[in-house]
Amino acid sequence: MLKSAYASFNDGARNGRGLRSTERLRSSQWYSPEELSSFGDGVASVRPESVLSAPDSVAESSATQGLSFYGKGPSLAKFSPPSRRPERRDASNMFRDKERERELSEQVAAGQNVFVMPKRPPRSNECYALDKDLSGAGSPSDALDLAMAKAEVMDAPNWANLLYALAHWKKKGGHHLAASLRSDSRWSRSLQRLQASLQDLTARDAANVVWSLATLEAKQEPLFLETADALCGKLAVCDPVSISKAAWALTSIPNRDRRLELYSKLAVPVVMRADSFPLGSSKCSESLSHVFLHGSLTMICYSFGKADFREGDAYEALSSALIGHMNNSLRPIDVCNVIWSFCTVGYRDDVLFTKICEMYLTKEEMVRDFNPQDLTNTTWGFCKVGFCHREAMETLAFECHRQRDRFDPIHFSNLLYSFAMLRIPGPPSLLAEVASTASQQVARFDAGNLAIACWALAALGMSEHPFLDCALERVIGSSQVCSNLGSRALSMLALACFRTARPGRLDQLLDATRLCGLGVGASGYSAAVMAAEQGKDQERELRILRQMAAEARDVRMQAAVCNSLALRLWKRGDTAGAFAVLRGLKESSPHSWSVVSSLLVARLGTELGALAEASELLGGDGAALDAAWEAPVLSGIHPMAATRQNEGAHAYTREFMTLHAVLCGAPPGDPDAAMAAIERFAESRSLWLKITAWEKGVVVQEVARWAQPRLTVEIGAYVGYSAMNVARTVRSHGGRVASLEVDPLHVTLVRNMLEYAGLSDVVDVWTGYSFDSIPHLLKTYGPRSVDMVFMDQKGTRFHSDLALMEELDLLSDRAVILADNVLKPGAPLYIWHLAKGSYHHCTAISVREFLLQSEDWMVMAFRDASKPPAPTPPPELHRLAFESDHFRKKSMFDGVAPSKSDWWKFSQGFVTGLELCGCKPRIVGLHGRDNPKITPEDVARIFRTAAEERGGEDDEVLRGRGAQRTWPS
Ligand SMILES: C[S@@+](CC[C@H](N)C(=O)[O-])C[C@H]1O[C@@H](n2cnc3c(N)ncnc32)[C@H](O)[C@@H]1O
Repeated sequence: MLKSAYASFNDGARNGRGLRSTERLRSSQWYSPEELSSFGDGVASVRPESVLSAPDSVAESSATQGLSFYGKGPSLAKFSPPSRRPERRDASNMFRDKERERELSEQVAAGQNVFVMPKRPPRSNECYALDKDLSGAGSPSDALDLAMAKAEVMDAPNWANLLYALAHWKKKGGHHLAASLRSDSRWSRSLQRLQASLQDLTARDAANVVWSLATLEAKQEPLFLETADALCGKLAVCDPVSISKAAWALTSIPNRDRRLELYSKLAVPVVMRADSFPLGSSKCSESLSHVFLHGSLTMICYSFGKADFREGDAYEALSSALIGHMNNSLRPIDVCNVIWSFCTVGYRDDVLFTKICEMYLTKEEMVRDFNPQDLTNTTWGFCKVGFCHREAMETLAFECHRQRDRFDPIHFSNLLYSFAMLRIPGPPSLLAEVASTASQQVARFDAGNLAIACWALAALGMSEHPFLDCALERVIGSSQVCSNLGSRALSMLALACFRTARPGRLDQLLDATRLCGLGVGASGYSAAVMAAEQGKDQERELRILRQMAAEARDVRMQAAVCNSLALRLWKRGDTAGAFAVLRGLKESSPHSWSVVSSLLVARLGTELGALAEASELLGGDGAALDAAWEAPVLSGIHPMAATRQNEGAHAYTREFMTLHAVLCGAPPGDPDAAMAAIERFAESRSLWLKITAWEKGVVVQEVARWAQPRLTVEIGAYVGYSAMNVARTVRSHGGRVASLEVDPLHVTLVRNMLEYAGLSDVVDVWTGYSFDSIPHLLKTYGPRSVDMVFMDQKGTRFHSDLALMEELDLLSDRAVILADNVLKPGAPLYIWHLAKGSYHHCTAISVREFLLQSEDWMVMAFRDASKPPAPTPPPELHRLAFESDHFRKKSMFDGVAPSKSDWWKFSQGFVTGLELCGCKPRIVGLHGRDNPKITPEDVARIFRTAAEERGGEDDEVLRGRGAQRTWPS
């Protein structure tokens, strides 16, 4: 019921997209009658006219049907939860009710909607008295004794209050209380009694129970989730303080799906009523802050962020409510919590952030009250979503500098990381001085923080900073520190060594890691291989690839890595070295031989004039597949390898199986057959591979055919399907492909694939993150050398990688840009970059996803350097980017993947969002059900109309014309 209430509200909100919720909700501060009725029983709405016409009847109904009034938003200081006072205080109670009625009548007279909600069913005086006795007991044990003695009289609210009282003891310093309760039979009996009477709890009681259980570290009790469920059934009558208490308590439910399910229910009243929630912890009420400790909007923000809850409508509602409160002075912790939570989930809200920056973060006197954690969490949050308010960042940097002696390692690393990620240097020499203070404390840093700080200094261009050597020394020199390096930290350190030209340190780092018994892992190898490939040190590359081969999990990977190594040596001009590698492979591990090894030996032998040696190595039937290679393909694929995650012991299984499928199912030297074998392999097992096959393949091929690029840069090679597609198309006119791939095992696999298909002379595969590899392209191929870009890495990176290529002047004047997966899960910032920047004829080609009957877009445009760069995107576009990222995460991590209709709804919202932001591209080939195919002619038409758009130029002008040129090796 609640879910559908939210969904229908959601739809409403989407229809009104473009209006921030301040405006949307201002017209209706309360639930509409429809919304209310969707909440279920027990809630009555009273419209002004009915009250005005019969005020007495309202008063009467409240008295006779046990209804109490709830206050209205802006006057929430007077907010009053359902009364729990004993009936014997009836006189004051009646007075209060009269007051409320008068207030209500005034509100109604002012034309506002008011609501009446059910009151707690009558309780006995004894129970009311017990509440008081329980909270006034001298110790937790006294309270439990009292509860046991009065167990037969205690009602559900009494049991709830018992827990609440215990939780307050814990908060007041009862550090061992949680542990001692676990072995106390009185505690378990209390939980049982409460469990038996859950239905008698009000929403507020239920919220108190979950809050108390969380405070008492008893979240594993079944009662915790049961009460949370019970609460979710009563949210329509739940006050904001209780909602925020529950939100805080539910943050650490470990089961992600279960947690998010509960949060999506909690979010309903937040979305609908956040504007009327109290802020809760303003400076002026510091002395009373305990009253609102869990009752604030900022606490709800914090909880939503901590729970990784990513419903955009909830953040939008919170944002507009917070903006409404901006006149109150937020405490530093509130500012920090708001920014931290929004940014943690990736919700970039420029309006809110700018307002916070203007009111707080650009004012020295405000920022002075921030502690190191507030300061650095705030900068970290901004960098996480790429929000850069230079003045605020500078003010924060100055304050960090002032407080640097109080910093813990995490504060140093977060601060440096933030500036590095935002690519701003900070006020002159300030960060360097902060880093110098960090150098003095390097012994306190753990491996993770050392890695982050090193990476950041490298990215900030402080290659000579002493911290780098101190930190690397500490990691390499201490097995204790080194053994705590996670794969991400190792990769960051490796990158730092690479970027600060410390190859020797990189070797030491890898050796130290191995000595600790840790694997270097894909990310560690990625940086190491990249350093070796991009440097001139062939020896190092050989050594690292040999190590990778030695660590490969099975013979197939081992063979693939050795082949890849031989290919690299050959490309570097060391044919004899390449031949020796393969001879070594055959001698040491004959089973690790693949048909690619045979092909390579034949080619190398010919080039070396060592045919006899080659044929000896090949044996009689050198190119035949070893039976051990065929078996896995024929016997199918492990079910784990077909899951969405494809991790752990089965990582790379499906990718290496794909290589086998080509080696077994296509003749060498035939790219068409190799691509067909990949498709057959996936289709026959319904095994989705993230490749641009089917209609997407047609688009890639046709764009390459029409553009005739001299150099195509592909980002994201995976198994080499699209690299083969482009390479087979451009090789006839002498074109070349540079394919960038971050995963060193994918690189290995792609090199094998290309060699087998006879395309390794056309494609250079470069290991590393696009961010690190793109500058290398400039060194290797020169400025303005790129005529075509095909981006297939991660949608959120498209625009920044493209911007980097523009900045480095890599793109030729007529470059054509193409990217995949722009609709699902979406790349709105990329579309903005093309539609509003130095490009023309931005076109979305509607295509089907490989193996799925679902629509996606490939979006292309032509470079037009005469146009200015794209302006800052509107805030709504960031919201769209947030939704895309959310959907991407859902499809990766949710227990149940988004359904077809989820995707459909998502893409509808996406297109509407683009339209509202004024950057909806023209769409070609809307396939729908009646128009399933995109044809080569569709792509040809795009080129022709683009030429017309540029003033009727011959479409030849749009091509790179495939000019022959010599590329450096
Ligand atoms: C969708 S797959 C590419 C499929 C391929 N283009 C095809 O159609 O056959 C994405 C690949 O991009 C790689 N990748 C992701 N982010 C990257 C980055 N920033 N730089 C380089 N490679 C990246 C991943 O490792 C993965 O192999």
